[in-house]
Amino acid sequence: MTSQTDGTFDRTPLIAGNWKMNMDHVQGIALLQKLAWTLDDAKHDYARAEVAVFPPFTDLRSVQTLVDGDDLRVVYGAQDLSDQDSGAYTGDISGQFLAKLGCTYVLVGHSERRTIHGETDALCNAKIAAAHRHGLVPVLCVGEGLEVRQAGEHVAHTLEQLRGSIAGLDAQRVAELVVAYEPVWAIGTGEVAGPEDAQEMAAAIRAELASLYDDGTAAKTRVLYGGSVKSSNVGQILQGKDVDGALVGGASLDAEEFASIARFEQHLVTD
Ligand SMILES: O=C(CO)COP(=O)(O)O
Repeated sequence: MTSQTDGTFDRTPLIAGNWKMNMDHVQGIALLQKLAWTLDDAKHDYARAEVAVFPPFTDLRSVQTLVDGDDLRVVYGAQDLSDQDSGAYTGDISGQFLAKLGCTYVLVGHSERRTIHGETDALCNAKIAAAHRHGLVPVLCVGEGLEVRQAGEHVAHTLEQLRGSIAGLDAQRVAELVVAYEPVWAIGTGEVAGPEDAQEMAAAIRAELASLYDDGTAAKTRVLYGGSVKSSNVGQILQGKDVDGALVGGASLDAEEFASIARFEQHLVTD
């Protein structure tokens, strides 16, 4: 759902919490339980906004047990996966293991993977293929750094990352793909790209997909915005008609705040 100014959506919004390297499995379970209770108390309608968390790998088995045991509606995914399926890849995690742990989604190419670990578009492309081999839906992260933004090349840069990462994907895969636009300069800094910036890039991503595939395919792909999203700004950000949700870092570590973001409809400013 695209959020639109009348509060209706074409695509089901996705509110995703990336815990990054925070929360051991004991802390993670407490956070998820509190999140689920808070959403239950608010009678959250998951058909109107899907809620997902991305805990560290070491939390996933506990998350699976809690979600299955308590029949939670929150879905979950991993923060990364290997482009390989098995073998001598010390420290890497196969998509096969993630599927076995009940993951729905997997992040691919988060800016922290790209900058700290030097991940390239070609590697992201291989990771997306690995996710698909194991029935996981990739959440492909793209976005520019400050210098690129200041040079006014943010759209070209981000679309190049997009094209490189999805090369060879068929239309059905693109339709189910989630793309998260995260300008690096807005991550963890308190700097938020304006709602117009988020909409500008989401529309550019959708137009690029429409040129590579067709309008019907591009109309299905969900495009999220990430970077210092909070309950106080989510309403404005999701106002953009091509913005279909948020990828939230720091604010997803507080159950009440993240639940409030997931219930973004109460923050929408409708015409
Ligand atoms: O990187 C992010 C989510 O993946 C954004 O992080 P913050 O919300 O902490 O800025």
